[in-house]
Amino acid sequence: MESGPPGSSRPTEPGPCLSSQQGADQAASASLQNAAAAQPGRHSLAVAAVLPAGGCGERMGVPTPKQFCPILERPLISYTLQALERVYWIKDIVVAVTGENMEVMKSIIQKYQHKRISLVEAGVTRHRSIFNGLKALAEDQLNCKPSKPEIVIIHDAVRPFVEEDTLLKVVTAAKKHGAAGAIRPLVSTVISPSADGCLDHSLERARHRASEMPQAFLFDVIYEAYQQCSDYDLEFGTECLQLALKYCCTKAKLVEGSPDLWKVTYKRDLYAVESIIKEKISQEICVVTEEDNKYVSHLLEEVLKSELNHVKVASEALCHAGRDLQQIILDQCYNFVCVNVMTSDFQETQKLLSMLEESNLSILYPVVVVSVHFLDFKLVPPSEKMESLMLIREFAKEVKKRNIWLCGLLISYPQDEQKLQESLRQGAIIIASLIKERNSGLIGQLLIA
Ligand SMILES: Nc1ccn([C@@H]2O[C@H](COP(=O)(O)OP(=O)(O)OP(=O)(O)O)[C@@H](O)[C@H]2O)c(=O)n1
Ligand SMILES: O=C(CO)[C@H](O)[C@H](O)COP(=O)(O)O
Repeated sequence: MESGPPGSSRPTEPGPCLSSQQGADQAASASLQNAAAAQPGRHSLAVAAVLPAGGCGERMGVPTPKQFCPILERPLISYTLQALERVYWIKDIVVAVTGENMEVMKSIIQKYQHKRISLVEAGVTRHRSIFNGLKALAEDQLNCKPSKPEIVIIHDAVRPFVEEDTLLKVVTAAKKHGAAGAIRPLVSTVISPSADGCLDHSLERARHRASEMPQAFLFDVIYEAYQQCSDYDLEFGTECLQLALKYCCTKAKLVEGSPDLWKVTYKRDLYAVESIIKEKISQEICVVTEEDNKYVSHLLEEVLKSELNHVKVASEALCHAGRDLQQIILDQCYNFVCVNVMTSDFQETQKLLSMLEESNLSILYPVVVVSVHFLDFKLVPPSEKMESLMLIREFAKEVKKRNIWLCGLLISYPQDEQKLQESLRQGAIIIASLIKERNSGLIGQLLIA
């Protein structure tokens, strides 16, 4: 078994489980640990996860296996790993990948600083890949992690939005029943065709469910089932819960899962994943400025609030070497607007960029920074300031290497109150679309409101 590199410094609680979710997740984890601790002689439940990631994604119809397809420039599998590794009570995560993709996988683990990951070689079918992962856990080699757990979670590498709450539910149910899996209501009715391509019979939709992932098992149950099962099962089977039933007489408990658990299968699913992630990281904007510019910054903040319903807009001063700003960065705000008034230089924006670069915020998601410059276009035509403003391209190129996406925005700052409101609104619309769309083609561009 090959081990991924040890993790180093990175955001403590990586998203998309953002702040609001963290409290709920911690409470859920605490209840699992309490449940485990309540048992005589036990202090915590040993839980590991196996992630089959050895498929070629035929139905996706692109040359790259879907688990390695980029979403906001990061491979899909990294989001799934992130979702599992933020659950502190999952001690080991075993990923099954093909020999061909082993190096790719290692570089993903290193680049995104994933932790507690071990790699095994995938098999030619999903069941064989899972079995390889289980064997690695069963080996229980002395002084060598991972070790045999009491409970094992099985989760597809291409289901990135699994929440701790669901993992907790399947693990708790598996502890009690031996096996458990997430289910969803069927979207379409399942019918059975006959050999001539005509309808043979149709199943009553309300009586059936779609089997999703994650699933969890007492390790000994599922390992025994895989050891007992036939080559036919390993070749053509698609349901782990069925193996536990057939070979260990273990009836799985079925747990209602969330709609986000679907398996990324077709190309359109990648677009859906991208939209969900973009929405999750666009929920907060921090407006930063010098103390002297607080008035203008406040005006922009108010307009942004009315343009972007449901988005939290906070404002922070840059000059106090930003203790509060540091906190906002730690709390994983991925969107910053730096307000500059009557200046075309980037001193303040550079201060902000340095703070962001020093943090590890942008490892997992692109951080959008909009350098806003309020200029009175009558007093100072933008063309006069173009030379200094064009420096944005150089700065943007530099910070793009750290996954910080910088754009410039000129907002007209007329004396007339009504005209000012109009240009603020135009500016807010542009900022909103830069943040929501996260279009990498606009990096280093100078926009005018
Ligand atoms: N030999 C295989 C086949 C599949 N999988 C994994 O099992 C999960 C679910 O399978 P599926 O959606 O069928 O993935 P693919 O086999 O890649 O897709 P397709 O069936 O369209 O080829 C995926 O994470 C996939 O990488 C695996 O580990 N080993
Ligand atoms: O949802 C599942 C229930 O176990 C599996 O992910 C699914 O059945 C795997 O099958 P395939 O790899 O052929 O799509």
